[in-house]
Amino acid sequence: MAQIKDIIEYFRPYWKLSIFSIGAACVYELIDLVVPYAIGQILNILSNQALDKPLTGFISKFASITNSPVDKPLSLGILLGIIFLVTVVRAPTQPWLTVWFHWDIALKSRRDKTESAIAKILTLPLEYYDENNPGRIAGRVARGLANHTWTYPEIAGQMIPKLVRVLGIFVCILFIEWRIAVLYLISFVVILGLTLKKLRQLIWHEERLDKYMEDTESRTSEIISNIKTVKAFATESQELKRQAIRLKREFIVIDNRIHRGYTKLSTIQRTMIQICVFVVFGFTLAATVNGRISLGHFIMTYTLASMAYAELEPISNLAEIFARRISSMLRFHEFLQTPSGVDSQGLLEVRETAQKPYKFTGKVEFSGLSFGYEENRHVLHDINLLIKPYETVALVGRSGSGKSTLVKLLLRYFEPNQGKILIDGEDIRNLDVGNYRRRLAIVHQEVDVFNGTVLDNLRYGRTDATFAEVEEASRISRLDEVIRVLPNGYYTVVGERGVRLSGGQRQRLGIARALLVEPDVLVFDEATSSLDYESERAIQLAMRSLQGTRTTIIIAHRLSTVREADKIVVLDQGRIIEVGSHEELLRHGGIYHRLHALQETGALLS
Ligand SMILES: Nc1ncnc2c1ncn2[C@@H]1O[C@H](COP(=O)(O)OP(=O)(O)OP(=O)(O)O)[C@@H](O)[C@H]1O
Repeated sequence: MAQIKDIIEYFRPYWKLSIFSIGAACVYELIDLVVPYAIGQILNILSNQALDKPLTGFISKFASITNSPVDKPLSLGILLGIIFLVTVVRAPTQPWLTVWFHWDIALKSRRDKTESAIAKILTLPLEYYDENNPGRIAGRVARGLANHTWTYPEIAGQMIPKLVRVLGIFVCILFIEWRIAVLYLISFVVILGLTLKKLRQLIWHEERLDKYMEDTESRTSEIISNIKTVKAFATESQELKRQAIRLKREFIVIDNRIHRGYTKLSTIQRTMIQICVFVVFGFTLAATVNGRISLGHFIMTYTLASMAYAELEPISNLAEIFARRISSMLRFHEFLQTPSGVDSQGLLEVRETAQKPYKFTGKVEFSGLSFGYEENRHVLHDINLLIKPYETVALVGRSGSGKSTLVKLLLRYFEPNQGKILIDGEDIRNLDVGNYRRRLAIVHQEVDVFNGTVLDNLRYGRTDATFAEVEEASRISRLDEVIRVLPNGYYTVVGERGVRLSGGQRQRLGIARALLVEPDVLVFDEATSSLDYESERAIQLAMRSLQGTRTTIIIAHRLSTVREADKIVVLDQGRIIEVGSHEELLRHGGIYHRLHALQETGALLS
């Protein structure tokens, strides 16, 4: 659970700079108080009343140093000089010693924490992405970062210095008339206490609103990514209606609870402030009439008190803004505190500094392996399988039989509950995960294409691959046929803002990309989507030319691919039920035989 201290920690790397700039801002706020003091003293001079002792001492000292008489013009000149110093001279220095640093710290922290958020996104376990869609994650991160960035200058640059100024005013008034000071203090405590109490309630509503907003964003993001399905089912009006209900729910909280709450708070504050200003005025006037304080002190006390009460509204406004932002900031920290995946250690190390690359023959052994995504619900049971180096092994079985899960475990996205996976006789848990994964390559059903050229996409796993290597990989995967017809060949921009590649073309790109990293184990998750005959044939030919060059595991959905595999492993309900070559399994007359017969009649395998 994230706490306020996490928000403070966010800016911790710059604490020295922070103390300096907050200190400077406080000094400027206090210096400001000299003006009403000086004006009060000028009034005393003009009305022939006595000046304050410390000021009289200062004027005499100044007169003796400069050899001038202590008279009205000198005193007025000195006071004018003081006013000049604290107003005109300070003006050009203040922005550089305060505002500059407040924003500098906020922006530097934003840069650092954006990097932390990206690192977190890269190391979160896969299941996190099953539960949270990109819209929800992106919304949470963006709001969290923006709110931290705005909050720092407001709190460090305004709220804290303003509170110090209010305290400074209290001390000044205390020196003049303690009764007024006590009155002033009580009213401040009451108004601020009331504000904080009300804000606590409002924070609760803000938290609710934040969750509602995430839900709406999450659904919007789903609509965008599933737009084809939305259109195909013509559910636009249904989606709009659902989102409208969510927006209405948000609006009720923001308008009826939050907005109304802040307006009520502001009404109470303003009324109380004006009452306080009036009462202080009355008290100060009474003290002046009774001769307890001079005319200069009357003006000074009233001006200072008005200045202080004038600060109350901005202070509570800042507290209000902070309250509005706090829940999204805390949610950002909760995101950063989400435990990274079991496989995350060392993943972010720069390749150059990582250990020496591994090299395997490609012998893979699953030994007594059991696994479940949830406790007590195993989806793989006691898997024992040996894959020899350079062997091509096909995993077949009905949908949900555990084929993909077995591969996820091989890639160490998850840890088995029982048993182990060995590569060249070494338990994969003992290996550096990044280094290990670099020796494996997987071609997913849906090949991800990044915005960039075909060449950039091909070199994604190995940026230093030579052009000749790229061409060779493209030849094997039959991608070269695709590239020949693209407008700029390898330099054609594909992805988000480029040419759209078809499913089959993407698969070929995926195979070439995987081949370029020269993996010791290649995993191919065959596309279930119906590829056109030509693409399917091209991919099959590519697979055939790879046979015997490296260990290859194919999650097969079509038995045509499986036929040529050295070994076919049939999974059913998380158990291996048959292993053998195509002919052996057909002769065996088991489930594979049945699946084969089904496919021969045109039925789908999975
Ligand atoms: N992230 C997950 N969380 C919980 N259960 C999951 C998760 N992924 C898969 N499963 C479950 O694990 C079982 C095996 O799924 P798996 O994806 O490995 O099957 P598969 O044989 O690859 O299926 P398909 O051929 O349809 O891709 C299924 O019951 C599935 O519901």
